[in-house]
Amino acid sequence: MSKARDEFNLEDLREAADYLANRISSKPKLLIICGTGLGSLADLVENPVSINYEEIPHFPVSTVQGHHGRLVFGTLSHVNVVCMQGRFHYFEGYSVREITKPIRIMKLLGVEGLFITNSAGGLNPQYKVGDVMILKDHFNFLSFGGENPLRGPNDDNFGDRFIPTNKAYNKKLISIARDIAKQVGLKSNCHEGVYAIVSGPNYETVAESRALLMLGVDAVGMSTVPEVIVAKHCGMTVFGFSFITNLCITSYDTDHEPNHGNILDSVESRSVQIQNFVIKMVEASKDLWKSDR
Ligand SMILES: O=P(O)(O)O[C@@H]1C[C@H](O)[C@@H](CO)O1
Ligand code: HPA
Repeated sequence: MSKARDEFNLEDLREAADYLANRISSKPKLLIICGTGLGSLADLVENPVSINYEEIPHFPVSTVQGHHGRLVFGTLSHVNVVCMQGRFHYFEGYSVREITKPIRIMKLLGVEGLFITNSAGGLNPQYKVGDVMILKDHFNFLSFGGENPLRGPNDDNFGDRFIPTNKAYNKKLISIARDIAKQVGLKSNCHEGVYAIVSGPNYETVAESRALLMLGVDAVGMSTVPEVIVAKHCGMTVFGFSFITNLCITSYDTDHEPNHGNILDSVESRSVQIQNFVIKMVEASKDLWKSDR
């Protein structure tokens, strides 16, 4: 009988990590997950080695338009990095455990830091399409329904059973990002806020958007939080940002409806600034990723 996709064990993860280790010359320290439309971040990688997800044992495959489905290993600002060009979402049918499998594989490969990006709908009335929101916190609506990637027997090889998440997003990196946003011309378009994950794939109703806003959510999307939880579980340092691709609809008096095509177009308009932002973030934080801890 074939295994369910989220039935995997440490040996499977090691097999994937060993496969990758044999295909690359230097192991990465920093994992960059490219959100929808942000895959061009991987074009920045120098001396790239690309490996399609299909080639990697036990690795899931991406099914969403705007997500390529490959790892790109190489250097950025002299730091050994790996970009995930394409991530996995709950709405694709993956469990949160399966979504976060790559994080554990990367941990076994020696990764210590995670830069995570996504596209999201803006709720905070001050946000505009094309803005960037640095994540200072998140709201895990999936885990309110019991869907947490750490559910089940704890794997002590990665981390403790009970972990704090009130400091999930590294404060030093947030402070660096504030300055870098100014340097790359994003000052008036850069915010710090709370990201919430919902399951998708439908965009929110008016009532849902209004409720999220009342709960203190600044931007809403369909990803990121499971990966961040598992990254924290296995001791990684995390920095994240959202690209605001659309504004959530909080009024019944509009004909406007969000759609995935517009979302991809809006990312395109800022791709150079976002690329500069990421390059400078890696450069400014490189001492964190150079050690052999
Ligand atoms: O991978 P991210 O979170 O950037 O993707 C979001 C969720 C959906 O794939 C898509 C919705 O338009 O953007
Ligand atoms: O408005 C949105 N809602 C949920 N997820 C999203 N991802 C991009 N935009 C949105």
